[in-house]
Amino acid sequence: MGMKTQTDCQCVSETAVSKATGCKNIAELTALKATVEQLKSELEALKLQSRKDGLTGLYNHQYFREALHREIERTERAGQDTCLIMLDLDHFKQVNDTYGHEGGNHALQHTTQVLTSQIRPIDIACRYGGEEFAILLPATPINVGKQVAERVRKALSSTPLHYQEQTITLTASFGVSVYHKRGFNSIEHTEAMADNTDIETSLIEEADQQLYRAKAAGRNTVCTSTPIDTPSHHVTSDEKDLFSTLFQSSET
Ligand SMILES: Nc1nc2c(ncn2[C@@H]2O[C@H](COP(=O)(O)OP(=O)(O)OP(=O)(O)O)[C@@H](O)[C@H]2O)c(=O)[nH]1
Repeated sequence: MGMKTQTDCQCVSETAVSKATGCKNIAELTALKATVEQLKSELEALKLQSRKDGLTGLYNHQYFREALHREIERTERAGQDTCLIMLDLDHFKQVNDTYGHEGGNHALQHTTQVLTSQIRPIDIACRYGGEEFAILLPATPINVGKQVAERVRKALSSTPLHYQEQTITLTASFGVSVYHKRGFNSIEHTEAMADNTDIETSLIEEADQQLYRAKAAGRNTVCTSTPIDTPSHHVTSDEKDLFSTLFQSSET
């Protein structure tokens, strides 16, 4: 038996492919390939759509939880803090009551535009639910997270929405929390990262608590937490209160 030529090999592989796919010739095979590519890109589009909120185009709550899980893992791996900003529009019910549900929806879209104009491409902005938004800031210490929240707060309050010949001024209250590398040993790390739901929940709860403090302090305000306790430094509740007061920024 002589050596196989390139044409021989092509024929063999074409035969094998046609057996596997049922295609009779190259043209059919090419058409099948195009269909597969089309289906693949439709699947990708559907996947993306399933992660997005229909009204604002931001990532949805489900994607937010996935991203939070990933960013906590990244902090444990790379050692850089992850900040979480939660923000909630102030007196949004009044916006709906005054301008109708449609007006309220425009306000949510307007907030999205302002918010996304103030953050980096690597930051992850999500609609957490209703009129509450969450922004994940990878590789960001708490002081920078606070600055970003302040920037968004100022931009929102100084960029009114023009809707049906009316001018609507929107404000929001902000809570910021931070995840700091805890430095688990390898067994703890495997266990904690396999299911870090408790860590995620405490980070969200902390940002939410700060958000409620901001509401209680008069709204249109940013409140930040101190870094969540690390094994090397346990922050007492008195220290926490003191820091929280210092970090609280009021309306300017
Ligand atoms: N238009 C519109 N309204 C929504 C949507 N989701 C939630 N809401 C409304 O958001 C309003 C939230 O009202 P509340 O929870 O009382 O809060 P608030 O009026 O913003 O008051 P504070 O948060 O205390 O400042 C409710 O009237 C909801 O119906 C939405 O997708 N579109």
